[in-house]
Order: sequence, then C-alpha cells, then structure tokens
Amino acid sequence: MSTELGEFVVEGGHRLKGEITPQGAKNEALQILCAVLLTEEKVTIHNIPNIIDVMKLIDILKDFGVKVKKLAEGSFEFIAKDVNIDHLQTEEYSQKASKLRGSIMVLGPLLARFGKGKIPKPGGDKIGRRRLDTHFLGFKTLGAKFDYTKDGFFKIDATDLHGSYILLDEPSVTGTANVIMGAVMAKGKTTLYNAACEPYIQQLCKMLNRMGANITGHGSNLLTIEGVDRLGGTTHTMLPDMIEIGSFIGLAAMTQSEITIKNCRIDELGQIPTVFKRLGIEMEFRGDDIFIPAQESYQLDRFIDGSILTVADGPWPLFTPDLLSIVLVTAIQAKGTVLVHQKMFESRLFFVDKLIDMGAQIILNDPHRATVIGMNRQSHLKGIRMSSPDIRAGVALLIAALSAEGTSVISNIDQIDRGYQDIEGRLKALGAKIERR
Ligand SMILES: CC(=O)N[C@H]1[C@@H](OP(=O)(O)OP(=O)(O)OC[C@H]2O[C@@H](n3ccc(=O)[nH]c3=O)[C@H](O)[C@@H]2O)O[C@H](CO)[C@@H](O)[C@@H]1O
Ligand SMILES: C=C(OP(=O)(O)O)C(=O)O
Repeated sequence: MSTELGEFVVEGGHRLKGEITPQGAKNEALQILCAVLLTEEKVTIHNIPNIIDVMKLIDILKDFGVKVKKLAEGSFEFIAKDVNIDHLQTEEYSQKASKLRGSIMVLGPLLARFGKGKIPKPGGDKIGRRRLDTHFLGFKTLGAKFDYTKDGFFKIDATDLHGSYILLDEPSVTGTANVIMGAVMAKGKTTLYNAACEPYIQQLCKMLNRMGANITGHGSNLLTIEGVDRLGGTTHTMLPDMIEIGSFIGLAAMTQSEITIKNCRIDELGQIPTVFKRLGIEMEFRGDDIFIPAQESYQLDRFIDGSILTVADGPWPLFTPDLLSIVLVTAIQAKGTVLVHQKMFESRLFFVDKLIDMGAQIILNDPHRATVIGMNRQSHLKGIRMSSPDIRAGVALLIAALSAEGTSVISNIDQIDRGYQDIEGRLKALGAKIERR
C-alpha cells in the first residue's frame, strides 16, 4: 500500500470480469481498534483492512504503548497493558490524531479506563461541517468535565463516571461508539436513546459484550448499558466493508461487467441491495456471493405513482450517505432520471462538476441535491484529468473513468487509499487498465 500522494492513470472502456472479495470494513475497524484500549488483556482482531486510516490508527495505539503483533495478513494481536496516558500531551499525538476521523474514538476508552482524554479537531473527509457536539454532550451526561481549549483541543476529565439517561441530539455513528465505550465501565446503568445502529455499532457492542460488558438493545436506537468493573480480552472478526460492496455493484453496472462479489454477509447489508436494484441493476444472490451480470441497459425505477425516484441518505437502517456518490455516478448510464439527495453532508456533491466535464447529464440543484438524467449509453463519458476530493467521490470518479472513452488521470488518490485496500491491484485482476504513478 502506498502512502504517497499519487495519481491513477485510467484507460477506460474495458469490460471487467471475475471475482472480487471485499476488504474488512473501514468504519468498523476504526471503532474496534479503539476498543482495545478498554482492557489490559489480549485482543485479537481479524480481517483488518490494510488502508491508510487504519494503519494510522494502529500507529497511534503503538505510540500509547499498546503492544501490537501482526499474526497474518489482516490479523493482529493487541495488548494495552501499559498505556502511557502522558502521550496525550505530546506534539506527536496531536499531529497524528488530527489526520483521521476515527482517532476521535480513543476518547471514550481513555475516559473509561484512565479518567481523561483530549484530542485536536480530527481529520477525515472535507465534506462540510462535521460537528462533534454529540460526543461531548454524551460524555458530560456521564459526569465528565468538558473543555474546548484555546489551543483547539477537546478535553474531557472525570474522576467518577456514572450511568445516566442520555438522549443523543443526533444518531452520530462515531459519537454513539464513543459514548458506549465511555459508559461500559461507568457505575450503574446508562440508557442511550437515539443511538446510531449501523452494523459498525452492532459489531462493537457484540465485541464489548464478549469482553464482559453488559449491553442490550444493539441493532435498535435504544441501548441499555449496565456498567461493569472491568473488561477482558477477546477475538473479533470485522464484517466485509459494505461500502466497498456497493462500490463494486455500481462499478459492474457502469462498465457493463460481469462481476461476482464474494462473501458479502448479505444479511448485514440493509437497504444497499434494494437501492441498487431500484437503479435497475440485476443481481443474483448465490449463497453469500452477489453475482452481477453484464448489463447493456438498466432502467431506473419510479415511485408507485409514477413520479421520479429519489435516493436519499439517513441514519441506519436508512441508506448510508457513504454510498450516495456511487449511486450518483452509477445513474449516469442508466435509463431514466433520479434525484440524489445527500441530507447529511453539505459539500459532498460538488464533485459532480467533474462528471459534467466528462459529459454526464447532471444538474446540481443545490449543495444537497443533484438530478441525474441517465444517458442509457447513447453517449459516453470522455476521459479527463481530475482530482479526488474525498474518499467516496474519489471512487465514484474512478468508476466514471473506467467506463469512459479515452484516458483519465485522477490525482490526490491518497483520498482513495484512505479507505480502499490496493484498489488498483484488485481491479486490475478483473481486467481494469489502471496505473499508479
Ligand atoms: C469514521 C466513520 O465512521 N465515519 C462515518 C461516520 O462519521 P461521523 O460519525 O463523523 O458522522 P456522524 O454520524 O456524526 O454524522 C455526520 C454528519 O451528518 C449529520 N447528521 C448525522 C445524523 C443525522 O441524523 N443527521 C445529520 O444531519 C451530522 O450533523 C454530521 O455533520 O458516520 C458518517 C454518517 O454515516 C459516515 O459518513 C462516515 O463515513
Ligand atoms: C466519510 C468517510 O470517512 P471519514 O469519516 O473517515 O472521513 C467515509 O468513509 O465515507
């Protein structure tokens, strides 16, 4: 895996064929890795994706003194016995923690185990405002003192965390994970309402319960957490990355390719297959694999009354915002019209300008909504030079480039490497013409 700011040179117009296996889930990995800080016992984790954000988080854990041992590709052992909490005060910590979004989730475990934590504004995609209020409102209700210091740090301190009723102001994914981890060893019972319930959170709760926590209600937006004195070690295996699975479905449709996506854990995909089926994409579930045939044409569905389809995001079990850029790019060669409504993030749709430059028929109605008028392959996208603004737009542009006539150059691809493991290697194995330089 390269960590350099590079570019992809993509020769479009080739059909792909073959099997691809999704990596372990990025957003689950970021939560699960932070949870190793909750115990001094050994935690073994399998199916960890080899991507920039995850490797950066493992590096931060090492800096705290966590012993990390690689057992095999994707499998690591962690022992957080001797954690150097003073590392929080170092410049190195503040530099590294500000480079990814997932670092925010060290706070809950550090608070639970050591009574304090601090973090600079975390990194992650620049896709509009990404407030953190939910995290700190939750910690405060558990009894922590919160301060946003002049030098830009979010700080929390607690001598005595106590269970409480917490009504989250929004079902934030990382916020819910953080508050759960803050509450597992608090005294008494915490009731967490309006909790996020993405599979990432469900996986975290299952892991914590295996470590000795007492959490019920996971899978719903009402969690009950009975505080326990200590947590022990466990073994955990990450689910396949559902965002990768959706990305591969869109890729197959746009490039008229026959692709089998292996071991998808279809039971955990929620609305994802349904939404892609509404775009007209045929797929067949073969055991736990998704087979997508090469399709000349795919017709966008309409609502029952004949009105134009809207695909919108929402907290789970609604459709994940992380796949809307993929839905949008996939609709470019569909037959029909769809309104893509990105409700959560304010700046995630601006990349459509690049698709318009390639020849796509898209109207950006406002920062949250774009109308895609499918071209039904009557005309083709043209390869251009472009830059990847964020992780999912980056992959959407890669899909557009693979379907286009001519050569495209996509720069700033560390945005893609942040979340997709060896993407060019895996797509080349399907016949894609991509070079990294
Ligand atoms: C590392 C990680 O796990 N990142 C994911 C996580 O980020 P993250 O946990 O940072 O995202 P949040 O769930 O906190 O919410 C993201 C944004 O959406 C807004 N919001 C949220 C909930 C809601 O009901 N209404 C609403 O408008 C928030 O104000 C915020 O601006 O969840 C996001 C939302 O699924 C995903 O895009 C990110 O990939
Ligand atoms: C927005 C995303 O990631 P992050 O929260 O890490 O920026 C994403 O995975 O689509």
